[in-house]
Amino acid sequence: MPFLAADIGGTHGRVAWMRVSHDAPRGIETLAYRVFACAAFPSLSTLLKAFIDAEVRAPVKHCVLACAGQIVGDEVANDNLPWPIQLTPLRHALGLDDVAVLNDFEALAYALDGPLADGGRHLCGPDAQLGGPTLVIGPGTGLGAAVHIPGAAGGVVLATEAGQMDFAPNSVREREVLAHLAPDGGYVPFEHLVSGPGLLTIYATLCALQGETPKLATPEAVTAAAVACTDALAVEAVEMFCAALGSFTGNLAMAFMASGGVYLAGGFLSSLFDLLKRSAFAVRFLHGRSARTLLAQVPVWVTEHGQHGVHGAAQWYLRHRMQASLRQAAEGGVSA
Ligand SMILES: Nc1ncnc2c1ncn2[C@@H]1O[C@H](COP(=O)(O)OP(=O)(O)OP(=O)(O)O)[C@@H](O)[C@H]1O
Repeated sequence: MPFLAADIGGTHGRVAWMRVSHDAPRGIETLAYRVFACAAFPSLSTLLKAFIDAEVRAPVKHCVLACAGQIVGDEVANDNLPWPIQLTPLRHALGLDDVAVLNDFEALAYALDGPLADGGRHLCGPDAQLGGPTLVIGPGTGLGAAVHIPGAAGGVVLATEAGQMDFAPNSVREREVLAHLAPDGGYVPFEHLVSGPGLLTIYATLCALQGETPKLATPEAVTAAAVACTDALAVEAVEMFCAALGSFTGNLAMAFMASGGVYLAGGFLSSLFDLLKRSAFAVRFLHGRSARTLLAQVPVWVTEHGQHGVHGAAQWYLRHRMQASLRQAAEGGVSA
């Protein structure tokens, strides 16, 4: 039975047409795949319809969505998404029999025993896969994280909203940035600094602290200027971003005792790999923690986000919904 799998972030919608195939690796074959800019569409249904018209050209009955944010009943709650997502209207608009939704990093964690783990570049710690809980973390439009806990029948995946945890500064300069962002001591989540928009926020704040007018207007421009070493504050912003990502990753690795390792799978981290490797990431991953000995055994890799979200969503769908849908279809009914 073919089905649509989509990974919907704040910036990109990655969509695939897939089918169950016993000959394909992990039992699922990708028939078509495209990446869309979410902002170019007035709704999720129009984005998916554009894919169906271009690649499927036939009625689609089954769909799984991996979405950034929390799933509350029929809706996905996420301020980073360009439009609200409601499942029942989406099902009606596309004429679907079944639409299922899971968190986007939960989906990435379902790709862990496949291509996500295969393509990783080693960042720090031992370069060997150990057993135990494994984390997937990624700065993109937001800051996503999920954990895979091994066990019977493929183990368990937990979605998290860890990107919303309070940012804690680790240096005088970071304290200054935090004080600038929340002069009254209010809430600043990690996501406000450790994400694409967060990198721009760090840069703009460093400019403000320096009394300079920002010359760079996008996160991509900050990264490019840091890589080319053409702007000292862009270099400092990327260094602070990498250090804060190290703290965030170390916090989560400690909380989940992530002896299975960490995959950093953000949309743009690959372009920062060399800077990340030279940065304070590894120091801050271990910094001052009582669990240093455990954390020193935790491998960290950087991997592409790419198609892994749709692959993981497809694995989840196969495991949690497909068998039931196939049974119901055989009995002449449809699932919710
Ligand atoms: N080279 C880069 N340097 C810094 N930021 C970048 C770079 N390329 C893209 N970005 C930023 O990353 C964000 C998009 O990330 P990504 O491609 O992971 O999208 P997404 O999957 O839609 O995100 P999310 O799943 O977090 O909602 C945008 O804010 C974009 O400006």
